[in-house]
Amino acid sequence: MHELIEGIVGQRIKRRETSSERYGDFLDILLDQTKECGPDDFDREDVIILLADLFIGGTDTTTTTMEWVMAELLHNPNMMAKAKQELVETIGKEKTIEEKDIIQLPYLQSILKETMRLHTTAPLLLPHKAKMDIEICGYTIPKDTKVLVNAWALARDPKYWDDPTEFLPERFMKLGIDFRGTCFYYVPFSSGRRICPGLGLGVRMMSLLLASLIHQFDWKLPNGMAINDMDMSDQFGTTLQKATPLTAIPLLASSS
Ligand code: HEM
Repeated sequence: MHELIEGIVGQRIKRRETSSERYGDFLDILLDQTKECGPDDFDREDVIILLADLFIGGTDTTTTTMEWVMAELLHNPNMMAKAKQELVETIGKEKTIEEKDIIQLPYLQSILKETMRLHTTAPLLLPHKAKMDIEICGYTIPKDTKVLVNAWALARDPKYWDDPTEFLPERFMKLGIDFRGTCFYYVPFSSGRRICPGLGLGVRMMSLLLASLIHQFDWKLPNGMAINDMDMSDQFGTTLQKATPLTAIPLLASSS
């Protein structure tokens, strides 16, 4: 990964040396910053590490979530049908979905939120370290302790959630909870100043992809598999993977 990104950054630096033309993309902005900040503060190696961080942080998380959301919709055909109906009623059948349409799709957004509750993508978020001795809720956390937040358990705590192990997107239609980590029992992107910096991009990207997959295609399970035969169990890790990868067949959505 490092080598691949190093190559791309190297090529761009060379190009910038021979031409004043700029793409104006994220890489150009970062390279402009290296000029402004100077090599002691932000240099080429920092750009490479930052880009690698974004790739690592942004790939497994989004693909795992997309796999879970599609698995849940195939497992619950009535919800798939309801999401499709919302799309057709709001956008129409022929139009291609755009990012600006997502805000008009509360049920689709609720499906994504519920997926990230029941299948918390990063179950223990990322490890943090206490910078000083601190007391939280009567517990002393000594300086340098590694702290893990069990976001998975919070998202299934029956104190906060009715039927916590059920996939019920409707609950989010009433709750008004968003992804920004202000509700401490729903923190799929973490919370506070170390909240995932890819939150906005990730949610927009996944919503658009999900809406397009539902709008453009009808989906079925392979080889006549019944929904009850789907393995919906998970496999613990930095991200919560589906134990059995999802296989699904897209068919061009019927025009009737
Ligand atoms: C389903 C999508 C995603 C989920 C669930 C997710 C979740 C998280 C979580 C829980 C953290 C740890 C925050 C903490 O330290 O407490 C994190 C950090 C991070 N995420 Fe995401 N993320 C997602 C998408 C993305 C995307 C699309 C990007 C970038 C393109 C990204 C980039 C990062 C980076 C760079 C960090 C480390 C930030 C730091 O060190 O402070 N993530 N993410």
